[in-house]
Amino acid sequence: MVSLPSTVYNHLSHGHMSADRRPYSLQRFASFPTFIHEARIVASSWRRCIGGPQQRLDVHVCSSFPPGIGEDIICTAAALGGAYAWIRIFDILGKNGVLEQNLSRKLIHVSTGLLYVLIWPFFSPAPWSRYLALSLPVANAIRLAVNALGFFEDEGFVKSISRGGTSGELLRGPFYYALALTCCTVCFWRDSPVGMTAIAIMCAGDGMADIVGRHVGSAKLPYNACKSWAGSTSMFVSGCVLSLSFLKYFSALGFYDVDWAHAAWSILYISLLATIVESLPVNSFLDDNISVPLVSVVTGILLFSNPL
Ligand SMILES: Nc1ccn([C@@H]2O[C@H](COP(=O)(O)OP(=O)(O)OP(=O)(O)O)[C@@H](O)[C@H]2O)c(=O)n1
Ligand SMILES: C/C(=C\CO)CCC[C@H](C)CCC[C@H](C)CCCC(C)C
Repeated sequence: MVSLPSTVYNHLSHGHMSADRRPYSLQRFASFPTFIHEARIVASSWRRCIGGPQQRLDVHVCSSFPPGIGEDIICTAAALGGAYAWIRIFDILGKNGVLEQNLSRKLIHVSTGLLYVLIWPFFSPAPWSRYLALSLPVANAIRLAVNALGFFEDEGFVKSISRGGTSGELLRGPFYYALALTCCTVCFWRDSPVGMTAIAIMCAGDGMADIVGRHVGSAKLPYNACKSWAGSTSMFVSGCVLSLSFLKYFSALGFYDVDWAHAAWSILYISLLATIVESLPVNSFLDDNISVPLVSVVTGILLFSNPL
């Protein structure tokens, strides 16, 4: 786990919240917006349905201990099922001709990482929750490998994820994508903005560059005829917007405090650098799903832990 001296943000350890007398599991939800509050209530009632008798939930809510591993396992299982269903929806849309294959692949690229980070707050504060959460990208990496190596072939899955419809491709871009999510979860989880910023730029930034660039990217970059001003501009803007939204989401939930002026400048720099790296003509030997998160993490570590 990478621990950073923090000036741009302060990680709120649970010890800092001791003035709050509410149950431990609810303290970090001190001032979050109504929609998140409602999501939490929905999640609680859902857990109540699946997790057994009402009494079991009451024990967790009234206890001053972190919620049990059972709740985290249910959360993980629901997310694994959700991830499977999400990709299946794109498969069905592709089969029915509603979505063109490349657009479907890029929408999966944008949405799965985004949804993955959005569900992090549903995991408990227990130390094991990060490892249960990372079972999502790991399970999907295994699914990619199993398909790519020919042990099992899920044609719909291969078609919705790959560029040209061949299973061998799964071990490149999509596999690196799952690997990047895994590394950001292990190293940063929700305790620091570094990992989630890298995920935001890889998912929204790189994904939108392709979607916008392919449709309106006629003006090409002077040093790379495959990339366009429109693609790179949308990568920069969507990377900034999603990173700031993640920071707002996690700070509203009390995971850390943010100095917004520093954070905004840091995100502008990180997003700009990642956009420049993505635009370089190095695609043939360096995949964007490696270079973009890597440069975002390195810059994030430097900027989020030092005043600008
Ligand atoms: N800055 C960018 C990035 C991408 N594109 C557009 O998106 C297409 C795909 O770009 P990219 O994702 O880099 O290509 P691949 O590496 O082939 O695809 P992927 O990484 O998704 O496998 C480019 O041909 C281009 O039309 C663009 O205009 N400007
Ligand atoms: C097409 C992709 C990359 C190419 O640039 C994206 C591949 C996506 C992975 C196979 C699936 C990743 C799933 C997430 C780890 C979990 C999402 C959970 C959420 C609840 C939907």
